[in-house]
Amino acid sequence: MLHHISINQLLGTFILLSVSLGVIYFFFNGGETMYERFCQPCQDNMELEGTDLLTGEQVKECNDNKLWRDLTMQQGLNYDQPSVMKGRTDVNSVTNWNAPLVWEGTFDPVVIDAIYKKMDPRVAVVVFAVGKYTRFLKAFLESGEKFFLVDFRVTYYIFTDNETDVPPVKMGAGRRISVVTVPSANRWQDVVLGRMKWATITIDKQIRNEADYLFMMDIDSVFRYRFGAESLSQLSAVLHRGYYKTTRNHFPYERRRESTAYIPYEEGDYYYTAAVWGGYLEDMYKLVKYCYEQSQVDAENHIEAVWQEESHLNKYLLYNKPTKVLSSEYLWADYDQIPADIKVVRISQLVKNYAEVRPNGGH
Ligand SMILES: CC(=O)N[C@H]1[C@@H](OP(=O)(O)OP(=O)(O)OC[C@H]2O[C@@H](n3ccc(=O)[nH]c3=O)[C@H](O)[C@@H]2O)O[C@H](CO)[C@H](O)[C@@H]1O
Ligand SMILES: [Mn+2]
Repeated sequence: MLHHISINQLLGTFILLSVSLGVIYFFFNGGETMYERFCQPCQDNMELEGTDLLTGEQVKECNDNKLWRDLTMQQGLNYDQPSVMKGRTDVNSVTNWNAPLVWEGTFDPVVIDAIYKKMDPRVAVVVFAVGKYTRFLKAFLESGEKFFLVDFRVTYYIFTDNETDVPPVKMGAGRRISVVTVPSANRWQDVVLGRMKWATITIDKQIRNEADYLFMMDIDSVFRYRFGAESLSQLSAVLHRGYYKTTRNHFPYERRRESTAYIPYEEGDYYYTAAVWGGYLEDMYKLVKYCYEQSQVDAENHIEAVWQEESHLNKYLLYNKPTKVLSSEYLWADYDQIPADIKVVRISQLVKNYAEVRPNGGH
Protein backbone atom coordinates (compact mmCIF):
# COMPACT_ATOMS: atom_id res chain seq x y z
CA MET A 1 0.00 0.00 0.00
CA LEU A 2 3.00 2.24 0.40
CA HIS A 3 2.92 3.37 -3.25
CA HIS A 4 -0.48 5.01 -2.61
CA ILE A 5 1.13 7.53 -0.24
CA SER A 6 2.39 10.51 -2.22
CA ILE A 7 5.50 12.57 -1.47
CA ASN A 8 3.21 15.45 -0.46
CA GLN A 9 1.43 13.29 2.12
CA LEU A 10 4.77 12.19 3.58
CA LEU A 11 6.00 15.78 3.74
CA GLY A 12 2.74 16.90 5.37
CA THR A 13 3.00 14.21 8.05
CA PHE A 14 6.61 15.18 8.73
CA ILE A 15 5.74 18.88 9.13
CA LEU A 16 2.78 18.01 11.41
CA LEU A 17 5.03 15.82 13.58
CA SER A 18 7.74 18.53 13.83
CA VAL A 19 5.19 21.20 14.81
CA SER A 20 3.67 18.92 17.49
CA LEU A 21 7.11 18.15 18.91
CA GLY A 22 7.91 21.87 18.89
CA VAL A 23 4.69 22.67 20.79
CA ILE A 24 5.46 19.95 23.38
CA TYR A 25 9.04 21.26 23.80
CA PHE A 26 7.82 24.84 24.18
CA PHE A 27 5.17 23.75 26.70
CA PHE A 28 7.61 21.83 28.90
CA ASN A 29 10.12 24.68 28.87
CA GLY A 30 7.54 27.08 30.26
CA GLY A 31 7.60 29.13 27.08
CA GLU A 32 11.32 29.83 27.37
CA THR A 33 12.94 30.20 23.95
CA MET A 34 16.61 29.88 23.10
CA TYR A 35 16.74 33.63 22.53
CA GLU A 36 15.51 34.39 26.02
CA ARG A 37 18.00 32.08 27.63
CA PHE A 38 20.96 33.88 26.08
CA CYS A 39 19.60 37.39 26.35
CA GLN A 40 17.04 38.21 28.99
CA PRO A 41 14.43 40.67 27.68
CA CYS A 42 14.81 43.98 29.42
CA GLN A 43 12.12 46.64 29.33
CA ASP A 44 12.45 48.46 32.64
CA ASN A 45 16.11 49.20 32.56
CA MET A 46 16.78 50.94 29.26
CA GLU A 47 19.20 53.80 28.89
CA LEU A 48 20.02 56.06 25.92
CA GLU A 49 23.19 54.70 24.38
CA GLY A 50 23.84 57.10 21.50
CA THR A 51 23.18 57.43 17.79
CA ASP A 52 23.31 54.57 15.28
CA LEU A 53 26.17 55.37 12.90
CA LEU A 54 24.32 54.09 9.80
CA THR A 55 20.73 55.20 10.33
CA GLY A 56 21.25 58.23 12.56
CA GLU A 57 18.52 56.87 14.84
CA GLN A 58 18.72 57.13 18.62
CA VAL A 59 19.71 53.77 20.09
CA LYS A 60 18.69 52.52 23.50
CA GLU A 61 20.75 49.99 25.39
CA CYS A 62 19.65 47.54 28.04
CA ASN A 63 21.63 48.13 31.23
CA ASP A 64 21.25 44.50 32.33
CA ASN A 65 23.04 43.30 29.22
CA LYS A 66 25.81 45.89 29.27
CA LEU A 67 28.45 43.63 30.78
CA TRP A 68 27.82 40.97 28.18
CA ARG A 69 28.47 43.18 25.18
CA ASP A 70 31.90 44.26 26.14
CA LEU A 71 33.84 45.59 23.21
CA THR A 72 32.57 49.00 22.11
CA MET A 73 34.82 52.05 22.04
CA GLN A 74 34.33 55.76 21.46
CA GLN A 75 35.38 57.43 18.19
CA GLY A 76 38.53 59.50 17.88
CA LEU A 77 40.70 57.62 20.38
CA ASN A 78 44.42 57.96 19.76
CA TYR A 79 46.46 54.74 19.97
CA ASP A 80 49.00 52.62 18.07
CA GLN A 81 47.75 50.34 15.32
CA PRO A 82 47.77 46.72 16.53
CA SER A 83 49.97 44.32 14.60
CA VAL A 84 48.92 40.96 13.23
CA MET A 85 52.55 39.83 12.99
CA LYS A 86 54.23 41.20 16.07
CA GLY A 87 53.56 40.25 19.67
CA ARG A 88 55.12 38.38 22.57
CA THR A 89 57.02 35.36 21.26
CA ASP A 90 58.69 34.25 24.50
CA VAL A 91 55.42 33.23 26.16
CA ASN A 92 52.06 31.80 25.12
CA SER A 93 49.33 34.40 25.25
CA VAL A 94 46.31 32.18 24.63
CA THR A 95 45.00 29.10 26.46
CA ASN A 96 44.00 25.91 24.67
CA TRP A 97 40.36 26.92 25.15
CA ASN A 98 41.13 30.18 23.36
CA ALA A 99 40.96 32.51 26.36
CA PRO A 100 43.50 35.34 26.60
CA LEU A 101 46.57 34.64 28.73
CA VAL A 102 47.50 38.16 29.76
CA TRP A 103 51.09 39.41 29.83
CA GLU A 104 52.64 42.84 29.51
CA GLY A 105 52.81 43.52 25.77
CA THR A 106 49.64 41.59 24.86
CA PHE A 107 47.23 44.50 25.28
CA ASP A 108 47.12 48.24 24.74
CA PRO A 109 46.24 49.93 28.07
CA VAL A 110 44.69 52.91 26.26
CA VAL A 111 42.32 50.75 24.22
CA ILE A 112 41.37 48.30 26.95
CA ASP A 113 40.74 50.98 29.57
CA ALA A 114 38.64 52.97 27.10
CA ILE A 115 36.46 49.94 26.34
CA TYR A 116 35.79 49.14 29.99
CA LYS A 117 35.60 52.74 31.14
CA LYS A 118 32.69 53.20 28.77
CA MET A 119 30.70 50.72 30.86
CA ASP A 120 32.01 52.33 34.05
CA PRO A 121 31.70 49.16 36.15
CA ARG A 122 31.62 49.17 39.95
CA VAL A 123 34.46 46.99 41.20
CA ALA A 124 34.51 45.39 44.66
CA VAL A 125 37.78 44.24 46.24
CA VAL A 126 37.32 41.85 49.16
CA VAL A 127 40.29 41.65 51.54
CA PHE A 128 40.60 40.19 55.03
CA ALA A 129 42.73 41.74 57.76
CA VAL A 130 42.18 39.66 60.87
CA GLY A 131 44.49 39.71 63.91
CA LYS A 132 47.92 41.08 63.13
CA TYR A 133 47.22 41.26 59.39
CA THR A 134 45.75 44.78 59.81
CA ARG A 135 49.37 45.98 59.59
CA PHE A 136 49.27 45.29 55.84
CA LEU A 137 46.26 47.52 55.14
CA LYS A 138 47.99 50.87 54.73
CA ALA A 139 50.50 49.87 52.05
CA PHE A 140 47.94 47.73 50.22
CA LEU A 141 45.36 50.54 50.03
CA GLU A 142 47.83 53.33 49.26
CA SER A 143 49.44 51.35 46.46
CA GLY A 144 46.01 50.26 45.19
CA GLU A 145 45.10 53.91 44.80
CA LYS A 146 48.18 54.40 42.63
CA PHE A 147 47.91 51.32 40.44
CA PHE A 148 44.62 49.40 40.71
CA LEU A 149 42.01 50.26 38.08
CA VAL A 150 42.84 53.95 38.30
CA ASP A 151 39.88 56.18 37.34
CA PHE A 152 37.44 53.29 37.82
CA ARG A 153 34.87 53.01 40.62
CA VAL A 154 36.35 50.79 43.32
CA THR A 155 35.17 49.81 46.81
CA TYR A 156 37.57 48.00 49.12
CA TYR A 157 35.60 45.76 51.48
CA ILE A 158 37.82 45.28 54.49
CA PHE A 159 36.81 42.32 56.63
CA THR A 160 38.40 42.71 60.03
CA ASP A 161 38.04 41.87 63.71
CA ASN A 162 39.46 45.28 64.64
CA GLU A 163 37.83 48.29 62.94
CA THR A 164 39.97 50.79 64.83
CA ASP A 165 43.08 49.46 63.06
CA VAL A 166 41.79 50.38 59.60
CA PRO A 167 44.02 53.31 58.61
CA PRO A 168 42.68 56.50 57.04
CA VAL A 169 43.83 56.42 53.41
CA LYS A 170 43.07 59.12 50.86
CA MET A 171 40.82 57.65 48.19
CA GLY A 172 40.51 58.81 44.57
CA ALA A 173 37.20 60.04 43.14
CA GLY A 174 34.53 57.32 43.05
CA ARG A 175 36.54 55.10 45.37
CA ARG A 176 35.84 54.18 48.98
CA ILE A 177 36.38 51.78 51.85
CA SER A 178 33.63 49.70 53.46
CA VAL A 179 34.44 47.91 56.72
CA VAL A 180 32.84 44.56 57.57
CA THR A 181 33.27 43.14 61.06
CA VAL A 182 34.13 39.44 61.37
CA PRO A 183 35.10 37.35 64.41
CA SER A 184 38.72 36.68 65.40
CA ALA A 185 40.13 33.19 64.97
CA ASN A 186 42.67 31.00 66.72
CA ARG A 187 43.92 29.20 63.60
CA TRP A 188 45.09 30.95 60.41
CA GLN A 189 43.48 28.12 58.49
CA ASP A 190 40.12 29.25 59.89
CA VAL A 191 40.67 32.84 58.73
CA VAL A 192 41.74 31.72 55.28
CA LEU A 193 38.76 29.38 54.82
CA GLY A 194 36.42 31.70 56.73
CA ARG A 195 36.96 34.17 53.88
CA MET A 196 34.70 32.01 51.72
CA LYS A 197 31.95 31.93 54.33
CA TRP A 198 31.98 35.63 55.21
CA ALA A 199 32.33 36.73 51.59
CA THR A 200 29.32 34.56 50.62
CA ILE A 201 27.20 36.06 53.40
CA THR A 202 28.27 39.64 52.69
CA ILE A 203 27.77 39.40 48.93
CA ASP A 204 24.22 38.21 49.64
CA LYS A 205 23.56 40.92 52.18
CA GLN A 206 25.34 43.92 50.73
CA ILE A 207 27.86 43.70 47.90
CA ARG A 208 25.44 42.31 45.29
CA ASN A 209 23.68 45.69 45.19
CA GLU A 210 26.89 47.69 45.01
CA ALA A 211 29.19 45.98 42.48
CA ASP A 212 29.40 44.56 38.95
CA TYR A 213 32.83 42.91 39.31
CA LEU A 214 34.43 41.39 42.39
CA PHE A 215 38.04 40.56 43.23
CA MET A 216 39.22 38.42 46.15
CA MET A 217 42.74 39.35 47.25
CA ASP A 218 45.30 38.59 49.98
CA ILE A 219 46.17 41.61 52.09
CA ASP A 220 49.89 40.82 52.62
CA SER A 221 50.86 42.43 49.35
CA VAL A 222 51.38 45.74 47.51
CA PHE A 223 50.66 47.01 44.02
CA ARG A 224 53.83 47.97 42.15
CA TYR A 225 52.62 48.56 38.58
CA ARG A 226 49.46 49.06 36.55
CA PHE A 227 46.69 46.51 37.29
CA GLY A 228 44.03 47.69 34.85
CA ALA A 229 40.96 46.76 32.85
CA GLU A 230 42.85 44.02 31.01
CA SER A 231 42.23 41.95 34.16
CA LEU A 232 38.45 42.17 33.86
CA SER A 233 36.38 39.29 32.47
CA GLN A 234 33.60 36.94 33.46
CA LEU A 235 36.10 34.89 35.47
CA SER A 236 39.81 35.76 35.69
CA ALA A 237 42.39 33.68 37.54
CA VAL A 238 46.13 34.24 38.13
CA LEU A 239 48.89 31.69 37.48
CA HIS A 240 50.64 30.90 40.77
CA ARG A 241 54.21 32.16 40.41
CA GLY A 242 55.63 28.97 41.92
CA TYR A 243 54.14 26.61 39.33
CA TYR A 244 53.68 28.40 36.04
CA LYS A 245 56.41 26.35 34.38
CA THR A 246 55.71 23.13 36.28
CA THR A 247 54.39 19.90 34.76
CA ARG A 248 50.86 19.10 35.90
CA ASN A 249 51.72 16.06 38.00
CA HIS A 250 53.79 18.32 40.22
CA PHE A 251 51.01 20.84 40.82
CA PRO A 252 50.13 20.94 44.55
CA TYR A 253 46.53 19.93 43.84
CA GLU A 254 44.65 18.00 46.51
CA ARG A 255 45.56 14.36 45.81
CA ARG A 256 43.55 12.62 48.53
CA ARG A 257 40.32 11.11 47.19
CA GLU A 258 38.59 11.77 50.51
CA SER A 259 38.58 15.53 49.86
CA THR A 260 36.07 17.13 47.49
CA ALA A 261 39.02 19.08 46.02
CA TYR A 262 40.63 15.86 44.74
CA ILE A 263 42.18 16.05 41.28
CA PRO A 264 43.74 12.89 39.81
CA TYR A 265 47.21 12.85 38.30
CA GLU A 266 47.43 13.42 34.53
CA GLU A 267 44.68 16.07 34.77
CA GLY A 268 45.06 19.84 35.04
CA ASP A 269 45.76 22.95 32.97
CA TYR A 270 47.46 25.38 35.33
CA TYR A 271 47.89 25.95 39.05
CA TYR A 272 46.07 29.14 40.08
CA THR A 273 46.70 31.21 43.19
CA ALA A 274 43.88 31.99 45.61
CA ALA A 275 45.50 35.31 46.48
CA VAL A 276 44.08 37.21 43.47
CA TRP A 277 40.98 36.17 41.52
CA GLY A 278 38.08 38.10 40.08
CA GLY A 279 35.16 38.30 37.68
CA TYR A 280 31.53 39.23 37.24
CA LEU A 281 29.87 39.50 40.61
CA GLU A 282 27.50 36.57 40.12
CA ASP A 283 30.17 34.27 38.71
CA MET A 284 32.44 35.08 41.63
CA TYR A 285 29.58 34.58 44.07
CA LYS A 286 28.98 31.12 42.64
CA LEU A 287 32.67 30.23 42.93
CA VAL A 288 33.20 31.66 46.43
CA LYS A 289 30.09 29.82 47.61
CA TYR A 290 31.33 26.64 45.95
CA CYS A 291 34.63 26.87 47.86
CA TYR A 292 32.72 27.48 51.09
CA GLU A 293 30.33 24.57 50.59
CA GLN A 294 33.03 22.14 49.49
CA SER A 295 35.15 23.00 52.53
CA GLN A 296 32.06 22.37 54.71
CA VAL A 297 31.61 18.92 53.19
CA ASP A 298 35.30 18.23 53.80
CA ALA A 299 35.00 19.39 57.41
CA GLU A 300 32.11 16.98 57.98
CA ASN A 301 34.40 14.25 56.69
CA HIS A 302 37.23 15.43 58.97
CA ILE A 303 39.50 16.53 56.17
CA GLU A 304 40.86 19.94 55.17
CA ALA A 305 42.12 20.42 51.61
CA VAL A 306 45.90 20.74 51.38
CA TRP A 307 45.84 24.43 50.39
CA GLN A 308 42.43 25.25 51.80
CA GLU A 309 40.24 27.32 49.43
CA GLU A 310 43.04 27.37 46.85
CA SER A 311 42.56 23.62 46.36
CA HIS A 312 38.80 24.01 45.83
CA LEU A 313 39.39 26.96 43.51
CA ASN A 314 41.74 24.87 41.38
CA LYS A 315 39.27 22.01 41.21
CA TYR A 316 36.49 24.35 40.05
CA LEU A 317 38.63 26.11 37.45
CA LEU A 318 39.80 22.85 35.94
CA TYR A 319 36.26 21.90 34.99
CA ASN A 320 34.83 25.44 34.61
CA LYS A 321 37.52 27.22 32.63
CA PRO A 322 38.26 30.85 33.38
CA THR A 323 37.54 33.38 30.61
CA LYS A 324 40.91 35.10 31.18
CA VAL A 325 44.11 33.73 32.64
CA LEU A 326 46.38 36.39 34.12
CA SER A 327 50.10 35.70 34.12
CA SER A 328 52.14 35.67 37.32
CA GLU A 329 52.80 39.40 36.75
CA TYR A 330 49.50 39.81 38.59
CA LEU A 331 50.92 38.25 41.73
CA TRP A 332 54.64 37.87 42.20
CA ALA A 333 56.45 37.79 45.57
CA ASP A 334 59.36 39.61 47.16
CA TYR A 335 60.64 36.15 48.13
CA ASP A 336 61.60 35.28 44.56
CA GLN A 337 63.86 36.64 41.83
CA ILE A 338 62.06 38.00 38.80
CA PRO A 339 62.67 35.93 35.65
CA ALA A 340 63.01 37.50 32.18
CA ASP A 341 59.47 36.62 31.08
CA ILE A 342 57.97 38.63 33.94
CA LYS A 343 58.43 42.10 32.44
CA VAL A 344 56.54 43.88 35.21
CA VAL A 345 55.36 42.94 38.70
CA ARG A 346 51.88 44.31 39.23
CA ILE A 347 51.28 42.97 42.75
CA SER A 348 53.97 41.61 44.98
CA GLN A 349 53.43 39.48 48.06
CA LEU A 350 55.48 40.89 50.94
CA VAL A 351 58.01 38.92 52.92
CA LYS A 352 56.52 38.18 56.33
CA ASN A 353 57.41 36.28 59.45
CA TYR A 354 54.74 33.59 59.36
CA ALA A 355 55.37 32.48 62.94
CA GLU A 356 55.03 36.02 64.25
CA VAL A 357 52.07 37.25 62.24
CA ARG A 358 49.76 34.21 62.36
CA PRO A 359 47.77 33.34 65.52
CA ASN A 360 49.00 29.75 65.52
CA GLY A 361 52.31 30.38 63.74
CA GLY A 362 53.63 28.02 61.11
CA HIS A 363 53.35 27.97 57.35
C1 LIG B 1 50.32 33.69 47.20
C2 LIG B 1 49.34 32.65 47.53
O1 LIG B 1 49.21 31.69 46.83
N1 LIG B 1 48.61 32.87 48.63
C3 LIG B 1 47.82 31.81 49.24
C4 LIG B 1 48.69 31.28 50.34
O2 LIG B 1 48.89 32.48 51.07
P1 LIG B 1 49.86 32.94 52.18
O3 LIG B 1 50.79 31.89 52.61
O4 LIG B 1 50.40 34.25 51.77
O5 LIG B 1 48.70 33.09 53.29
P2 LIG B 1 48.38 34.37 54.15
O6 LIG B 1 49.06 34.23 55.45
O7 LIG B 1 48.60 35.60 53.39
O8 LIG B 1 46.79 34.18 54.36
C5 LIG B 1 45.87 34.51 53.34
C6 LIG B 1 45.09 35.79 53.72
O9 LIG B 1 44.19 35.53 54.79
C7 LIG B 1 44.08 36.68 55.62
N2 LIG B 1 44.56 36.33 56.98
C8 LIG B 1 45.25 35.18 57.22
C9 LIG B 1 45.63 34.84 58.51
C10 LIG B 1 45.32 35.72 59.59
O10 LIG B 1 45.64 35.50 60.75
N3 LIG B 1 44.65 36.88 59.30
C11 LIG B 1 44.27 37.20 58.03
O11 LIG B 1 43.67 38.26 57.83
C12 LIG B 1 44.91 37.77 54.97
O12 LIG B 1 44.11 38.50 54.09
C13 LIG B 1 45.94 36.96 54.23
O13 LIG B 1 46.55 37.70 53.20
O14 LIG B 1 48.00 30.24 51.02
C14 LIG B 1 46.70 30.54 51.54
C15 LIG B 1 46.09 29.27 52.06
O15 LIG B 1 47.01 28.50 52.71
C16 LIG B 1 45.78 31.17 50.51
O16 LIG B 1 45.40 30.21 49.53
C17 LIG B 1 46.50 32.31 49.84
O17 LIG B 1 45.66 32.89 48.90
MN1 LIG C 1 49.26 35.97 51.36
